[in-house]
Amino acid sequence: MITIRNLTHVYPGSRKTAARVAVADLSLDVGEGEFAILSGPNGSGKSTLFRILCGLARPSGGSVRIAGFDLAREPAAVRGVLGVVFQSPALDKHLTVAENLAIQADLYGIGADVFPARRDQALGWTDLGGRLDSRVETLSGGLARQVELAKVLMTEPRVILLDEPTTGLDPVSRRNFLGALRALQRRRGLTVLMTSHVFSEAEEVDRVAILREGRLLAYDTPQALRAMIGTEMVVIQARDAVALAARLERDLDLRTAVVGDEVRLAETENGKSLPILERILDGYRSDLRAIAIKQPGLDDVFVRITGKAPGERGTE
Ligand SMILES: Nc1ncnc2c1ncn2[C@@H]1O[C@H](COP(=O)(O)OP(=O)(O)OP(=O)(O)O)[C@@H](O)[C@H]1O
Repeated sequence: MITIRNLTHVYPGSRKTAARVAVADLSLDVGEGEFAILSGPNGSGKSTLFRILCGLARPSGGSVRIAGFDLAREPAAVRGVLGVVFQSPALDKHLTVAENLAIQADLYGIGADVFPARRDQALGWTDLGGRLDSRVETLSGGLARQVELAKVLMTEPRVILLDEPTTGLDPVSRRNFLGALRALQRRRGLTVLMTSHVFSEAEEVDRVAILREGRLLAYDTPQALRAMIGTEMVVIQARDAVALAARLERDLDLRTAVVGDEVRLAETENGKSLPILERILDGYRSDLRAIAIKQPGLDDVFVRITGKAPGERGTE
């Protein structure tokens, strides 16, 4: 549904600055009805790629097809199937939810005869019931994001691009927004590509792209990405994590790290953690609150692949 081939974007330099390659020979496919996330350290090219996909920047080379239409040659056809949710709010906060949606209907030539049905469909998945006449400025951040997405849905797009849509939301609103978006995307068979630097968000999607310095370093399902590092670790919740870590290092010659009230042991190969867990249970049971073997999360994969923590600046 989204087909990117050998895409390159170079920001020209000036007398004082060198030219900068923001996207380098990048190819990527998002299949119809798939939900993909684009991640990477700061400066890895996510925003540049996003701007190209929504038609705001012309790439230096390569091609993009969306729903079969060529972005450079058939931009109007692409606009007809594409919905974009930008990071900065695109709502008039002094107007009500209903008024914002009515403006969108006007802009897109949605006639008065179909408007109520379109509006109800666009709002059906949201928690905005009863808030149609509320001014947007009186809504929580999470609800305002829902209006933003409802506005885009009014045009019945087949493909939706979202630029870090959960920025500024608290963890609960973040989870609610993404849960609702995921359910909506599945129900309506939408194709979604979203930028994000929050790895808990990537755990639930179909595919995760990891960029660094404009290059695509990995693009796969969350499960396959985790399997790439193929390791596991023992994580212990302890009454006194620091003391327990010291004893485990001294008695059992284990490498440990203390994170809050957790002792995390160094990663081992798959299957090697169980005997370690059994030894700790045998010798230290009274010191433990809980003990488990965990697969590293996507944030661990990201650090391994890019050498950066999520949100950290790449080399520029
Ligand atoms: N207008 C511009 N002129 C020159 N260089 C730019 C411009 N915009 C971005 N760049 C450079 O292009 C590279 C990619 O930047 P981009 O903003 O696309 O990355 P990003 O992954 O979106 O970063 P962030 O997460 O910080 O938004 C960086 O090296 C950046 O400095």
